[in-house]
Amino acid sequence: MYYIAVENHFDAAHFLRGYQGKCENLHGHRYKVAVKVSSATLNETGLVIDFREIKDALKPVIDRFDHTLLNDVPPFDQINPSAENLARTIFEAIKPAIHGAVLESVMVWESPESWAEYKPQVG
Ligand SMILES: Nc1nc2c(c(=O)[nH]1)N=C([C@H](O)[C@H](O)COP(=O)(O)OP(=O)(O)OP(=O)(O)O)CN2
Ligand SMILES: [Zn+2]
Repeated sequence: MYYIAVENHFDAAHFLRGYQGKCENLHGHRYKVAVKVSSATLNETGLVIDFREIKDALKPVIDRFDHTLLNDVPPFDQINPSAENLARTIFEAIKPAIHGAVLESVMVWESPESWAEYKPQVG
């Protein structure tokens, strides 16, 4: 298998509803996002798919969240803007734009030490 990944980042504020502790208060992160794509074979150019295809899929999603209060931006007006929910939301948003390879997972870092990954269950 071949695996490729593209990273991007955005800055946003959030708070966790129902959280007992400091994260119930408004605060911000520089979120890092990584999108991982795989394929068993390479195309005629020797690529899984062009990094550009992943970058183009990810950019509009990042732009929707950049410099916002995430709690005001759907779906995070309804569900908590945790790293886990961000990873799943980004995965589902970019999936229709990834063709000819498998969208494996999306990872979201809230800080250099803390990250969540969403990968759909098989079966
Ligand atoms: N499983 C998760 N746990 C937590 C999340 C999350 O998205 N998924 N998010 C938070 C908060 O957003 C918080 O900003 C991060 O909390 P925490 O690591 O406790 O705080 P710091 O980054 O300031 O790290 P310190 O080690 O306290 O300096 C909480 N948990
Ligand atoms: Zn936080």
